[in-house]
Amino acid sequence: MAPLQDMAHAKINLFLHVTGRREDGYHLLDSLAVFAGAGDRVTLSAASGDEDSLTLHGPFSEGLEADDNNLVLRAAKALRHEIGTTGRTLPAAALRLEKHLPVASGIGGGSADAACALRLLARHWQLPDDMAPRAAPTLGADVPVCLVQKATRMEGIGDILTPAPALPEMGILLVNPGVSVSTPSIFRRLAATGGITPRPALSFPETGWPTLASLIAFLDTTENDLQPHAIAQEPVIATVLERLAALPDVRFSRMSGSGATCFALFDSADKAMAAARHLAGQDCAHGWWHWAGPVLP
Ligand SMILES: C[C@](O)(CO)[C@H](O)COP(=O)(O)OP(=O)(O)OC[C@H]1O[C@@H](n2ccc(N)nc2=O)[C@H](O)[C@@H]1O
Ligand SMILES: Nc1ncnc2c1ncn2[C@@H]1O[C@H](COP(=O)(O)OP(=O)(O)OP(=O)(O)O)[C@@H](O)[C@H]1O
Repeated sequence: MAPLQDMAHAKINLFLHVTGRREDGYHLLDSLAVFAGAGDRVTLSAASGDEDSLTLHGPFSEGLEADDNNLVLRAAKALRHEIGTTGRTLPAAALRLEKHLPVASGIGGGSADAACALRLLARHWQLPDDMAPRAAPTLGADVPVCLVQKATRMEGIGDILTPAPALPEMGILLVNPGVSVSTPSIFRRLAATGGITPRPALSFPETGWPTLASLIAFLDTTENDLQPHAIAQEPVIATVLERLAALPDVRFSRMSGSGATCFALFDSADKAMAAARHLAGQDCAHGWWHWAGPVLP
């Protein structure tokens, strides 16, 4: 069998409202998630042994372990478990993860890897369509949306997904200042300050956003509720946001997820790439990770 390959794309929360808190401590969200061309790459080859295995490669593989805690191997285990008794007898998979996205950075890298592994394993084992979506939420709140990997409204704790209305063509620049941020610590900070901002329910336009201006007018009515808490923990995020807002042709900027990656929107991928070159020439951006290109359709 020829190896199977797929991309685990970066997830960006264009806005993120925390609307409530469940008894188990998980927060209820309302968010518009989109995916950028940036991503990790996962490859699956048939293996002869009886254990699934993982090797790590790429610029952000250092600091990650290829052990049972890695979300790629956890995805394989969760999928076998979901399948039931026959899950244990399915042929072993040799998985290869090429890590290009910074770890613990608010763009769902680990979740995207897990979702990508689920998609590949479902193909490898020729599973029915419902099997990977059943395993996804057991691996993390962001894994279901990363399985879909298309612009989506996320509600519930990230488990209620609705396809987003049509989005305009746009370019995106992602910038991470090289600090990792733990998602639980940011939710804990939010909870400690009382957390929930009361707001009227948000309605998305049924016909979508025909232009970037109309999408930005909508985003201007929203926030990322985790952003102030992430800045309080890592003040450099505020510096990133200041730099993004000052870039040529920038139309909108904000932090994604629980941080520290921030994004800026542009009329086109070319303008995003030109702004990335401009930013890379600044002293403050030394050591910052960035990626610029298209938002996936
Ligand atoms: C912030 C987001 O990235 C927005 O898309 C996600 O909500 C986080 O998704 P994730 O990293 O896959 O999160 P998980 O690994 O499931 O959860 C990590 C921790 O974050 C907190 N958490 C996560 C999701 C959620 N809806 N409410 C929470 O309170 C919980 O303390 C949880 O223990
Ligand atoms: N394949 C993986 N890639 C990245 N992190 C992984 C992976 N497997 C396990 N982890 C662990 O998961 C944690 C979260 O990493 P991840 O990169 O998904 O965070 P994130 O970008 O903040 O995600 P989110 O936007 O979903 O909150 C890290 O602390 C890391 O040690």
